[in-house]
Amino acid sequence: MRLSRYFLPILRETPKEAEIVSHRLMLRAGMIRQEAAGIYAWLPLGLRVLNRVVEVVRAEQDRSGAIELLMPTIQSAELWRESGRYDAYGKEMLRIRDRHEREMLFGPTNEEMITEIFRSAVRSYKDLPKNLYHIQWKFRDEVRPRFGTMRSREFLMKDAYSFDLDQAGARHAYNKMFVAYLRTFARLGLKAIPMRAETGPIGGDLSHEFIILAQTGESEVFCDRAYLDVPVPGAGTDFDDVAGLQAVVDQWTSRYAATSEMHDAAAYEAVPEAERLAARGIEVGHIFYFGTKYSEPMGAKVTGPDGQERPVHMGSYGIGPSRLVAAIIEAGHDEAGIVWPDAVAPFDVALLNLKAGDSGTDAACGRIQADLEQAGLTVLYDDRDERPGGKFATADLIGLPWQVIVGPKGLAEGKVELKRRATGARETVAPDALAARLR
Ligand SMILES: Nc1ncnc2c1ncn2[C@@H]1O[C@H](COS(=O)(=O)NC(=O)[C@@H](N)CS)[C@@H](O)[C@H]1O
Repeated sequence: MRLSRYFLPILRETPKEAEIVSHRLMLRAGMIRQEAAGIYAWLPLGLRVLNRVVEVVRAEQDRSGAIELLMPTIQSAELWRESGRYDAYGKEMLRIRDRHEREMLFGPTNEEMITEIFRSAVRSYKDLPKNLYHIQWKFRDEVRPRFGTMRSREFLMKDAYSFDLDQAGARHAYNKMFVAYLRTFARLGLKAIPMRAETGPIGGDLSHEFIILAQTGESEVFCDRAYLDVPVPGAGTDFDDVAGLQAVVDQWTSRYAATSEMHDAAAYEAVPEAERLAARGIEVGHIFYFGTKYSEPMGAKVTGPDGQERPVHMGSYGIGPSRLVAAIIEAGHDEAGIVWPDAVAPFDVALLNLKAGDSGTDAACGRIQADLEQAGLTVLYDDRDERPGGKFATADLIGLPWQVIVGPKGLAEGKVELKRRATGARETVAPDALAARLR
């Protein structure tokens, strides 16, 4: 992509309304633009990151055996009356009337709707277990949206819902999502710690939040420092191994870790002082087991092996991809701007032409862009008529993992400069050796 043809509205100044670094950098790097309180447009550079985060989330949901569908954003009120949550949900619910005066709503979550879809199709325990998920925009009329896409009113959520014959089955479904979450956040370059959590409006009696440690996190957390070194389950994890997954979950829940709402000071004191970690964190995922809370009132039941009908046991599992983009910046930035993990960077390479208009340099950049794209890399080619300092600043701000710096002097020696954004490490490379070096 040539920057001269792209749409990247970089801001020169730091917007005063942005209180945390990720909000400031997402605005300055031309990734998002606020259209209303807590409601954002995802501009091209930000959308590329959001889509790459979604791809990792989707891959790990699929690996665990979850099946993707897509439910609408607009839901009917009567569906929520069946579960009794319509009135209970409160002011966060955006309630709408359609042209026929029917009561509708912009979905804040989908437990009722997925239960309706399930009960319309499944009658027998032979069709269990199931985990159905979607990645869809939600609306929650937060009284005080802030911190950009970290706490917005319209936001993207992956929400998965599991259906099992009994609690034991539901526990395994919970464990599969628990392990899928550990893998997901690790692939996004984040260290997420599962913490016992409250169940709130979703309900149930078993819940974990996945928290990444960050100075600007809204959550206050307390945990055993040992969690920072526990290995994340590998790509070969057997998601059908009930005992194996339970062992992984036990390993990740055997030590102390809790958000302030669930904090047990006495238990925390029992952790050796040197091992205690009190920090602020960002909730990037939240999983719940809530049994028959929705299946009972909504009549989602199956005939068991004994021929008896019974309501299915359910759980729901959420991740916030639009919050994750901000959280990844909180976890990876420096004074020059964003530092993207390779897995979610909007482009792999920033190609900087230090003398745009010079035929030799232009030709060399054209060849380098073609070589790198041929090798499967994505390139943002800064071909603008702009001084080198401005190009370096833009490349550092938008945080692409690699910068390839091309100037007439270097070319005369058959070299270009390669800079690794995260470390600042520089090396000189022959242009035709770049693809092999970066692949
Ligand atoms: N206002 C918000 N802005 C951005 N992300 C949010 C917001 N509210 C929630 N999220 C993200 O969505 C995830 C799941 O939200 S939740 O309320 O905890 N869980 C649910 O809604 C359940 N239905 C899970 S399927 C959170 O962990 C967080 O990452």
